[in-house]
Amino acid sequence: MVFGKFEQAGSLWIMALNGKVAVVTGAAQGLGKGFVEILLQNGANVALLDLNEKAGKDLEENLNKAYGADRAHFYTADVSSEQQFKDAFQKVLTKFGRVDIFCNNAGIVNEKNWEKTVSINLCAVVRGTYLALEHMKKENGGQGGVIVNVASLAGLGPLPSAPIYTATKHGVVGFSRALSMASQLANYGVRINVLCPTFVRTALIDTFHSEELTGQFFNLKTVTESLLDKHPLVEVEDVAKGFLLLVKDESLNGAVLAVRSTGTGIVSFPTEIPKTPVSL
Ligand SMILES: NC(=O)C1=CN([C@@H]2O[C@H](COP(=O)(O)OP(=O)(O)OC[C@H]3O[C@@H](n4cnc5c(N)ncnc54)[C@H](O)[C@@H]3O)[C@@H](O)[C@H]2O)C=CC1
Ligand SMILES: CCCCCC(=O)CC\C=C/C=C/C=C/[C@@H](O)[C@@H](O)CCCC(=O)O
Repeated sequence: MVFGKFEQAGSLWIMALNGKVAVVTGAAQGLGKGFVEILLQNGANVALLDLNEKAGKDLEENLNKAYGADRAHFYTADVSSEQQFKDAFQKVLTKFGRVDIFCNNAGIVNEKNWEKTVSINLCAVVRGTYLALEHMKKENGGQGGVIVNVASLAGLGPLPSAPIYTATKHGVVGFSRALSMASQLANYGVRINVLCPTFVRTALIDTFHSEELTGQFFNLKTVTESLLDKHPLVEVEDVAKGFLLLVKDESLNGAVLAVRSTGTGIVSFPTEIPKTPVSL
């Protein structure tokens, strides 16, 4: 995995966000809240989806006080429920009339209830991506747009204390990269990019201290701690800047952006994976 130093290359194509409408899942706290704030700061209106109704409503009120009335609207939705996700998306379209930016951010760590983790971290990302694509793609009369799916560094390499989490994040990377190519080939007019943050200072980071959530891999806590030494924590704001780049830079489709304490860079995937020959 080559980790290219990513200079903020001046791109000719930068999307202006004024008047644009964004949807962020898992928006009530953590990274999702950071993405919502940077979108509002850059002129977009934002729909926040989360299953935490109290946190979402409180945040909606605070954001509209800070950025102007009616800029942010919260919708309660469990993204693992197809019906709730579809209903919320329909309410967003009814309220705003369009969606230009969609961020599938909601995610959990639960190695015990691994089906729940797959349902939220991968199935719901596919569901949200397809909901957005159906609305955005030009062959359906859409205006085009951009989808940012949130994976993790664990989408680029294994996190031994969380193999299911690792699998879901690898899935998000692979799905998004393949769909970005399909979108280009089919001329959907929709860019699909992936964000791969390292450890970020949010509530999720405490998961690996929880035996309830890491299950049989709780005994690998020290492995995660050593990975934390190698990959120091970053702040939500650092990741939000990378998110904004994936949204605004219209030259980026199929980009996988890694955000680490040592810097932010676009991952370059080898066209052929290096192999060690074996004799059969
Ligand atoms: N914190 C970290 O170190 C890293 C986090 N990520 C990813 O970033 C994303 C956000 O994580 P954080 O902000 O750190 O976590 P967080 O736990 O602080 O926030 C997650 C938000 O998603 C919501 N959520 C959870 N399940 C949901 C569901 N079924 N439907 C709707 N909303 C749901 C929660 O209510 C919460 O508001 C996740 O996909 C996570 O895997 C990626 C790399 C590192
Ligand atoms: C259990 C807590 C999960 C917290 C949420 C996360 O997503 C944290 C993941 C952050 C780091 C994962 C590190 C994985 C490291 C190795 O697999 C390494 O090979 C990754 C390679 C990617 C790179 O070039 O840095």
